Amino acid sequence: MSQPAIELVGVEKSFGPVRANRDIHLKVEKGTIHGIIGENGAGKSTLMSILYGFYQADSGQILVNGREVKIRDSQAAIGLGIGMVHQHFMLVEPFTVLENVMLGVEGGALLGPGRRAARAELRRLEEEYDLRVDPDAVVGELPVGLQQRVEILKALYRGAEVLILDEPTGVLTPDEADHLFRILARLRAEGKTILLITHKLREIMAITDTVSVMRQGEMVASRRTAETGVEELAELMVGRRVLLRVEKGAAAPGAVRLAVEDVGLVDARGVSLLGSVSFEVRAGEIVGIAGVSGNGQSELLEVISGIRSPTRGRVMLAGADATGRDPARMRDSRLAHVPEDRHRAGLVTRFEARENVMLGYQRAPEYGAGALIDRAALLSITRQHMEDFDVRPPDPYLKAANFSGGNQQKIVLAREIERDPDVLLVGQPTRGVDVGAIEAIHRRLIALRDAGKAILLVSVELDEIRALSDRVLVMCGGAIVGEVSPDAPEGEIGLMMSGVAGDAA
Ligand SMILES: Nc1ncnc2c1ncn2[C@@H]1O[C@H](COP(=O)(O)OP(=O)(O)OP(=O)(O)O)[C@@H](O)[C@H]1O
Repeated sequence: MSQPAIELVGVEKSFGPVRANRDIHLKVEKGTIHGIIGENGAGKSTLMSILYGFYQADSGQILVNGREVKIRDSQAAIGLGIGMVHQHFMLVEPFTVLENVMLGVEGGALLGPGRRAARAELRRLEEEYDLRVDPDAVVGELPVGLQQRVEILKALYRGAEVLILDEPTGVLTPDEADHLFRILARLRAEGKTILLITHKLREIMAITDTVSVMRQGEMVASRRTAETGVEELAELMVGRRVLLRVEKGAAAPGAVRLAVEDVGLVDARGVSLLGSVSFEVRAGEIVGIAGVSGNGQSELLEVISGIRSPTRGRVMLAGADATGRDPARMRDSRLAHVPEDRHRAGLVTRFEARENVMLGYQRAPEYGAGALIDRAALLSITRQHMEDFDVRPPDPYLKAANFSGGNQQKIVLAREIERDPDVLLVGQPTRGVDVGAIEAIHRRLIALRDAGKAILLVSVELDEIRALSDRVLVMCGGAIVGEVSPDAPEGEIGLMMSGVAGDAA
């Protein structure tokens, strides 16, 4: 057998007291797709950052094609043929695709003969790997699926033989994700090696050849994908059996807590984002909104939570008209909101965990309600949240940015859920969250339902919608196109989501 594309021997990395990577041994064979899975905070991103030269290992060896190397920065990684597609893209939005691909290569001269040569090379790569994008399109105007393709092209343009993808499907629609997998299969067929970090075990089963499992900084197992299954992988990740679908009893809906009446939203350019949306959520039920992202779900959450005012219609809370109240007043009316995008709307990443726990609730009586914050109270509440939601590490002073993605999500969820709201809006509650934490979050949402809360759930994960909801509303093109039972076949709901079928357009 040829040398592994990448081999790690005894790699260690600590951040202060946190041992993010402990004595890691890993072999990645050439021309394979190798999955890396593990709980939130297990150390996956840290390990990949070491490979990409973003962090330096404290000790251990890295071998590329059998030769020991030092990867001091990302230029060195690129020089060794290692490319990375980041979770949050590193593209220059006002620039075109071609300019982004050329940027930083050979002095970055964007004009002249170099540009013509680059255009020809870009075209060749697009054709070879079926990665089609208009080279003259402005990157900021492309949908995320295409922006991701630009990131991949950029890595290939730099000669990447090994591509690292960190949770690449988190931001993609199911169609875009399928397309990405076809691209990855094509790259493998052409001899490239791919390292894929994902929380979605279904993706691991569908696309990888080998999968390695990390737990608490260690590499605990490697399996040939064909010889394992989701149950075993989930157990290896978490160290215990995991319920991939939490049991829930029948709902006992009570009074209407949230009513959305004929809500419409037209943006400044006159584009209709929501058209005549009406539904109710009762105490003690979870109503799920299924839909391909970008079909009005985000705008609907923004209107109900008070971030945007509707152009038409009313939002009623417990029978009272709450239309147009700002988010602070909505919170005072016992409505809580877990926003879809924790980076943009849920957290201030440069603030510490404890400051984030208070975000939006600074005026709450438990923090002193006056000009001075009761720091001791804030600290003990933060510690409580961290314990209840198993936030790791349970350090109230750590900046939000330094928690792993899943742990950031737990901090936002804890803040909103522990306020004991009557109505809870939850957007993508388990995006980037590991299977063990998904189980915990799902149990918590069901317990809240059973305690009489009215819950509106928006998720692009159809599995999640079906597992949690008592009723499912399907959104397409800014409208509710039908209501189905959560037990309806996936294909039927999928067709409605794509606008092909539906009963009440
Ligand atoms: N720059 C940093 N400073 C301090 N601690 C850090 C830093 N980066 C990562 N950590 C810590 O190192 C550990 C491993 O984090 P890492 O991001 O590698 O986990 P992960 O497996 O990628 O998690 P997730 O699946 O949630 O993205 C975590 O405890 C995290 O809080």
